[in-house]
Amino acid sequence: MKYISTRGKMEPIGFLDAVMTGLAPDGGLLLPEELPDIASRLETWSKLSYQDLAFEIMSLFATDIPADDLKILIEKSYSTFRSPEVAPVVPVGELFILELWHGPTLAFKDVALQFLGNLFEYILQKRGGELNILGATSGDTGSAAIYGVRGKENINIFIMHPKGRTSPVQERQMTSVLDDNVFNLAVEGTFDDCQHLMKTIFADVDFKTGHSLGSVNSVNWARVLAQTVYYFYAFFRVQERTGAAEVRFSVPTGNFGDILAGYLAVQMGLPAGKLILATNENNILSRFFNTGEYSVGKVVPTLSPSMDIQVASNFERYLYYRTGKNSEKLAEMMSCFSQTGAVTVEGADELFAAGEGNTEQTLSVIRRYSEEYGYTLDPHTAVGVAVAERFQTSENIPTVCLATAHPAKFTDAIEQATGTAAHHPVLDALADAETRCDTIANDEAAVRDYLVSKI
Ligand SMILES: Cc1ncc(COP(=O)(O)O)c(C=O)c1O
Ligand SMILES: N[C@@H](CCOP(=O)(O)O)C(=O)O
Repeated sequence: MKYISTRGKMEPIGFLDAVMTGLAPDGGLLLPEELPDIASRLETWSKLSYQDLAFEIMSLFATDIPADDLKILIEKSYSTFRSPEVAPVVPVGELFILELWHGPTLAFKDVALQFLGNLFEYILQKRGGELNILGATSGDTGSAAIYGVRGKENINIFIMHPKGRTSPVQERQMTSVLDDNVFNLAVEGTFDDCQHLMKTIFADVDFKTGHSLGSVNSVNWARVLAQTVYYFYAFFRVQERTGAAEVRFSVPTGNFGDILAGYLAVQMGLPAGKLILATNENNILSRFFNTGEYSVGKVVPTLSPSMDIQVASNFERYLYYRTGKNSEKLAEMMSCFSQTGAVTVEGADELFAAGEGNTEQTLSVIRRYSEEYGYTLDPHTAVGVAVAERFQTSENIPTVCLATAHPAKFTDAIEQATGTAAHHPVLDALADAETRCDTIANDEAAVRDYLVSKI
């Protein structure tokens, strides 16, 4: 399998090179040249464990990793999860909740970042050299990436988060990791600023290759690939219980990485009749799927801070497919967006339904699920549930809501909704932990200087 850039100005490369490349040198994002059609294999795969299913799917894409090595990487990556199922599916009320938060940092990001951390280590052991990761986070990618690579040889990780805009627990999870190879930067700005700094620095190809920079964000194709697995896994679990021939997925969305994985899974043959895209008040994506206009607004802080994003990185990958894989047209659209802050696409994509779950709705859903079902939703998941409920039909098609984080990461919101704080022993243990973090201006030169001084 070879990988190309959405912007079309890169020679195709193999999987391992794609993982190390992160952002394409032409500024685009990497995608496989072709997506495999796996519809005919679904029945055979339906009873596989999470790890075995991950192996079957990933081996179609990671064709330059020997099968035995890939199996070991997958086993190792999911051995750190607190649920033997990795991603259990739980019926709650009318919905199915896909719990993606059983990994080390209690967020769905662990599913891909435990794997990516091990993959980086594997590649460096094979090829030699070093890696300096530069990442941007609105809260969860940061700690999952840090836990994925902490203490690993020849890897440094620099994570930028928007100062004061993550939940206090998320911040502590990142800054309490004191390993020598971990650097936390609190940027005076929004997540969009952090992501922009990261992409601008990656776009300087000489600087990027000269300092062996790599990406842990969903810029990295391996992130998206690992996230496709749980859509299939959830479909099989729901099919077992209900006999359904198809399901719908509701996905709380910010950077469009998680739902892009679902979109790609559908292109590969996943029987999902609808992808329900849910945003908080930072609703650029739900507006797009309802109006065709992708126009940037001001980031507002919400109860679901990890989705306080306006410029969704992976939207470019989706637009590539929406333009019929027309790199030239896509590049024009991206340039129009970066110059004017808006771009319009004609026609609708019937696969998607989209809506916004605002603060009041988020709190009310958390309260109701707690009272009626004794189940605590984190505020991001609650946004997905609020929007999913709006699109419930009488057709009897089951809906799977992706539960993207453990509620204890956002205990203030839970307390506001239910009157009781949410806890998890792993997070409680961090309460008085020593922390380390440097504050930095929203300034590309300052970030570059910082990197150079630490590498
Ligand atoms: C808890 C949580 N839910 C949902 C999302 C949104 O996912 P994505 O950015 O892939 O759309 C994020 C951030 O990525 C998150 O951390
Ligand atoms: N919500 C994310 C934002 C970064 O998204 P990514 O999927 O591109 O890493 C976060 O928690 O940091």
